[in-house]
Amino acid sequence: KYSTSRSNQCLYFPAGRLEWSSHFNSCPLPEVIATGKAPVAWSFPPNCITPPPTENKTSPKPDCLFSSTAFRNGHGISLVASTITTSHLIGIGSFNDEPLPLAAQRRESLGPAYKIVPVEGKGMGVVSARHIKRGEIIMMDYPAVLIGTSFLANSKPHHRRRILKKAIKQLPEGTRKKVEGLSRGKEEYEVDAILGPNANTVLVGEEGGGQVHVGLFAETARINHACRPNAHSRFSERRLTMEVMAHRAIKVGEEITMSYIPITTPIEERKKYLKEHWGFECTCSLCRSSPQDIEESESWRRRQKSLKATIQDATSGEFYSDAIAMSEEWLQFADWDMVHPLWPEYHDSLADLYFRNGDMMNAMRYARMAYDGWVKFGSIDDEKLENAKVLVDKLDKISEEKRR
Ligand SMILES: C[S@@+](CC[C@H](N)C(=O)[O-])C[C@H]1O[C@@H](n2cnc3c(N)ncnc32)[C@H](O)[C@@H]1O
Repeated sequence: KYSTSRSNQCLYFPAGRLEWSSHFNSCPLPEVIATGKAPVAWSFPPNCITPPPTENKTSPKPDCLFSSTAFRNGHGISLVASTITTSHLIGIGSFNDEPLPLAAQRRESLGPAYKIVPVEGKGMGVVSARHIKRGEIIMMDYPAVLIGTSFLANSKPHHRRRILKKAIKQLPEGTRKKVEGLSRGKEEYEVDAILGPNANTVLVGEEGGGQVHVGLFAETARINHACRPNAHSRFSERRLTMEVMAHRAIKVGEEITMSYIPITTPIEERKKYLKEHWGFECTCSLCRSSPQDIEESESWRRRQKSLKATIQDATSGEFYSDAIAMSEEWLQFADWDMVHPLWPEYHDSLADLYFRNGDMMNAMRYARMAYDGWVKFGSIDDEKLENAKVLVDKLDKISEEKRR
């Protein structure tokens, strides 16, 4: 799929257990790993750690720290991941800087959509700096640090902390200061206290659609939780970008919030999770509202959850017309305040269901809606748009063949 030059072997030779190998030191700096697409310049020699051999004696894959201070116009990134994941990211062009799509350029020209300010009872938070339209992308953020969970699980605590401290230290000053200024958890060690309440999990890498990685996005990390949020985030592996988009129109000065847990989680479970995993009692507007409001929202969640599960069951059992009827109902009943503004995604799956059910006309109707939706959405990653185009073209071809 892509080629990574083997002439520069620095990437592939682990330095041993957190030791600098003479091999690395002999590498020219900055490290340039030539790929089929574009070079990535590492600003420091990679620092690798080889996990202990596994019981079945398979050779363990080293995890290395790679830092680039040039990434995204000086934002910088420190990646602590396997060499396989790193090569994969280089191969799919994740480190390349490409011009922003037109929709994003237009947004940028409107000026910043948000500012980070103190918010009562929550520390800092993000509020809108101008009127934000429904479905608008409010924030584009890049990982300051991206860490493979295999590294977190397999490295010894002091090795882990040493590498992570170094990962932060190797960031450009502006980003490093943002990271160091994030709110801290109660963890004993500084890196753990920074990562604890601020990191997100994202899927990165090959093998079955990606592996869980922990990403520290210094701006996104300022967004507080709400049980009835007005925004949602979405990560693009290809563009190594976190996009935050509005579920509904947001007034100037209104707080921008996201749900830290799946939206259909019942209230008691939500409270318990937020307390145990995040260490806070939620003070969002829904948690402070009347029992009647809370019950209304809970019944909405119950219905959403059961409808989604039934749609999944019907789809996997190939009862497509049932799945279609329920998906149509789900679309009617899902409101913009509560669901992700990702209508194109739902239109996409409806197009697929109609297609499987042999109803080409409705399949085309939804495929076009999905395509138009992705155009309007204006994500930095046009993968969804490309896929929607492929489906529209395929359906076009089928109906053309039928006409002949
Ligand atoms: C990802 S940070 C959000 C930004 C953080 N408020 C700050 O000052 O940087 C998560 C932390 O914010 C606070 N927080 C987020 N949402 C909250 C809420 N709904 N109610 C109370 N505290 C909240 C908690 O302390 C939580 O551990």
